[in-house]
Amino acid sequence: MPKITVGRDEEDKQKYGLEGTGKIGKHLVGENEEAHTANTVYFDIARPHVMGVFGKRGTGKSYSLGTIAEEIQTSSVAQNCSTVIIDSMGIYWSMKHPNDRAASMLEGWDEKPEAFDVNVYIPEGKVQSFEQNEMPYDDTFTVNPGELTASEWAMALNIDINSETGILLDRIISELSDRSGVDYNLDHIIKGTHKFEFDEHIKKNLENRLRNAKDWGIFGEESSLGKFTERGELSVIDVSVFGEMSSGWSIRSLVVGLLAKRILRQRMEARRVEELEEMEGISENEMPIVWMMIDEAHQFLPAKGETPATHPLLRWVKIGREPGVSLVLATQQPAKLHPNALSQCDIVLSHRLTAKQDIDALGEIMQTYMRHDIQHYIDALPDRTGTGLILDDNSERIFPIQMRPRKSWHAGGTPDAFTD
Ligand SMILES: Nc1ncnc2c1ncn2[C@@H]1O[C@H](COP(=O)(O)OP(=O)(O)OP(=O)(O)O)[C@@H](O)[C@H]1O
Repeated sequence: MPKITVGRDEEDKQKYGLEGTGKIGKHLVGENEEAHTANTVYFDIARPHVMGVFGKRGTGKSYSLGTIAEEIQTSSVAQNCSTVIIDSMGIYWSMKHPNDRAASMLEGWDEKPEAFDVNVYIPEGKVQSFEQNEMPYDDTFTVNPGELTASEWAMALNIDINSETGILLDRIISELSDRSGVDYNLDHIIKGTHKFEFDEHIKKNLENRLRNAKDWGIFGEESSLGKFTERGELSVIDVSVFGEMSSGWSIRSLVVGLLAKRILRQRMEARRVEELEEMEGISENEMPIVWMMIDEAHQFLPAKGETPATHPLLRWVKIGREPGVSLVLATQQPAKLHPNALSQCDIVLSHRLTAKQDIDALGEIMQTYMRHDIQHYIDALPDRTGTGLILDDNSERIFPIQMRPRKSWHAGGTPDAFTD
């Protein structure tokens, strides 16, 4: 049977065949309940991509993110990749367990339930909360306050950078970074509020906000974000603990923004060395290609407004190909995702969507080569869990597919009120 590989150009298909690909699902042939599974659909893992994973509530986005991560981990290029999942719901720790309940389903795919070697990281200051609630984790992370710009602080603290409070903040950060580079902590910033001539209530306002930021539990003397880019590793950054806080999404965005900046910088430096080595005939990855997967992506990279993750993620989207970073953005509402990210997706996996603005947003991505209205493709999908459409910019084709079942346990399942 001819192989379907999305996200890979003809040259790589000829040269590498299925090496460095993952099995994402099976092609669905026929419409609605008549549809049956045919050829396996593979996706390219070896090159950088921007991938969109869409679908309304409960259609399988988080499940599919897990499947994609599993495929990266088991691919022939796994040792040259590093995967980071930003886990806003606290559900990916369960990948450590095999998906025994899907054993018979997996048999039909020549697969078996499998546990994955996942490292779950939580904010250092939230250890107590995780332990009290018996939530599993492996290690902690911190970020260095000195790596944040004044405007990132302003976004995270919900301050208008042009307001009096914003101006005070800007002065403090400029003074500290002129004096100490990135080597200063949150207490230094708090002390700085008293160093400048501003109204007392402005100073107090900023001081209170900064003191609240201490409770976020993410700041340390040094950033430990570098440890997420180890070869062959699957890291889960559990930021679910900020769920109840009013500034929860700003804090998560701050972590993602800093991480995205750091990884891009590291990869750009590594790429320079790799290029020099390539010139000398040495072909070795200095640092793995990084795949970052983000659920609820519209919260980090919204169509309207800005978060501390907006610029760093847009840089990944715009220039990530050259240094070698891949982004997987999952959202219920593609219309709410930043249009620059949406238009740069070269692979889209879309489960069922119903809201008109979301269907229109999807339709706009690859409208040039669609034979039918996107609605037609969605309507033709069988009403089964795990079905969706793959839009492939490389081959300029659309494939209805059935996603493959998870090998590892999915903790995000829909609960029910039945007693059996
Ligand atoms: N390919 C699949 N095969 C079998 N079951 C699946 C598949 N995809 C999803 N499911 C099941 O469908 C349910 C919903 O999936 P999931 O939690 O991924 O939805 P979601 O789109 O992320 O939802 P939300 O937007 O509410 O977070 C889960 O119970 C999951 O086990």
